[in-house]
Amino acid sequence: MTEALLQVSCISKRFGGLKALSDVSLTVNAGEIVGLIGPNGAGKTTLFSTLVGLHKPDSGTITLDGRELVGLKPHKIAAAGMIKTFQNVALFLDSSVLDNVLTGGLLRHSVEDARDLARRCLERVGISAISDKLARDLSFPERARVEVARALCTQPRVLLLDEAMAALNHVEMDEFMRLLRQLREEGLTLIVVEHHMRAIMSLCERLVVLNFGQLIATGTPAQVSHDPAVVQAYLGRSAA
Ligand SMILES: Nc1ncnc2c1ncn2[C@@H]1O[C@H](COP(=O)(O)OP(=O)(O)OP(=O)(O)O)[C@@H](O)[C@H]1O
Repeated sequence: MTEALLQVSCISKRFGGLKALSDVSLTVNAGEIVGLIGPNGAGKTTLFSTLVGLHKPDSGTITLDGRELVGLKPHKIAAAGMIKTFQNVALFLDSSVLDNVLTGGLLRHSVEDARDLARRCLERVGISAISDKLARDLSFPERARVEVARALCTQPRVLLLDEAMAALNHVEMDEFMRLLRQLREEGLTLIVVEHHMRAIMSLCERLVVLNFGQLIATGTPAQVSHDPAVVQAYLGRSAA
């Protein structure tokens, strides 16, 4: 039996005259991996940023396990259990991997406890061996894992991944997706924005599609890929 963990109801967000999100509603169940897709400018990053409190919606509600999140600052939303990784991985380049990851733990813990937690998170994502390496010396796959480890260090229930696989080749992507499935097995709920369709189709059991700020389809990857509105949204943009 699945359980609704995240409930987004009628979220709208304007930037001046541009309606970046129009009445977007969606439900994410505990333990799901949901893919959020849509053409460039569809509103995916805006929705993620709104979910974690970086933007305040003009209207609508967002509840996590029944708790209203709209109006809370990002660190409060992180403490409530939802965190996002960033599109352009933003690490402290002159700090070690361990120090980067432990910053996530400072939300709830002392430095010492955050360091212990960070070590466990590094182990969880399979990069304990590079804990002393400087962030500036990391490969792209290592960076992607460090970013996930740092997010895990906030002890989230819902992890939002914004194009975490953008710089990875196919083999690296497959390894990274194995990690995401493993995290889901461990109880994490994931929402993934990704432009690599092959990855998103194999990783996610459900997709949500945005176009011009509106939710135009939701369903299994097979359902969504045959949805005329989705086909039109992608073909229309590429034709343009
Ligand atoms: N801070 C902002 N100020 C003004 N307009 C913005 C701002 N952020 C996003 N937009 C606009 O809102 C719309 C949605 O942008 P958003 O970045 O959310 O789309 P996206 O689906 O994530 O696109 P991409 O796939 O290219 O990353 C776009 O038209 C964008 O130009």
